[in-house]
Amino acid sequence: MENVRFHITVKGIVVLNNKILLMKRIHPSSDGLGYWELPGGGLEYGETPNQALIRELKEETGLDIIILKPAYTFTKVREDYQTVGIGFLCIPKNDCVHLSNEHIDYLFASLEKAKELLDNEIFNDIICTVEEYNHILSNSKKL
Ligand SMILES: Nc1nc2c([nH]c(=O)n2[C@H]2C[C@H](O)[C@@H](COP(=O)(O)OP(=O)(O)OP(=O)(O)O)O2)c(=O)[nH]1
Repeated sequence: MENVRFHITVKGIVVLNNKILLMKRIHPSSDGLGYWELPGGGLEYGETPNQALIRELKEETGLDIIILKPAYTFTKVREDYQTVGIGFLCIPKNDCVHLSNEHIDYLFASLEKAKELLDNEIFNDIICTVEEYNHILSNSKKL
């Protein structure tokens, strides 16, 4: 496999008030994962994953974000290339979303709603991270 190509992509789990930012694609994913996805996109040459996430989130959602931590990885093997993805837990600095031409809608979704809208594969990737974050947040409010 000498000529195999890798596409590296970064995705943001943007959490605000116990809700997650979901974006509705203009066209469904070619892998059958449906319309709803997390914001993010591919690394440009020379970028770090964090820089790419900050840029992509600004381009796709208009939001400035604070990255809390890398949370999970995923991969997709295509015929002529392989996508490698990193999902990051983040918080937005504001809540005013501006759509780009890649999406037709967005939603800050509860976990219940996210389970309904996201493909199982993506939901299973994010659930532990979101629950852990919500747990830490509710405990810190009790202190
Ligand atoms: N398991 C998992 N898969 C994800 C997540 N986010 C996400 O986009 N995917 C899938 C959807 C796509 O099939 C693939 C990303 O593909 P890609 O970066 O090459 O580009 P794309 O979204 O334009 O792909 P495409 O579906 O339009 O072909 O990974 C995630 O958080 N977990």
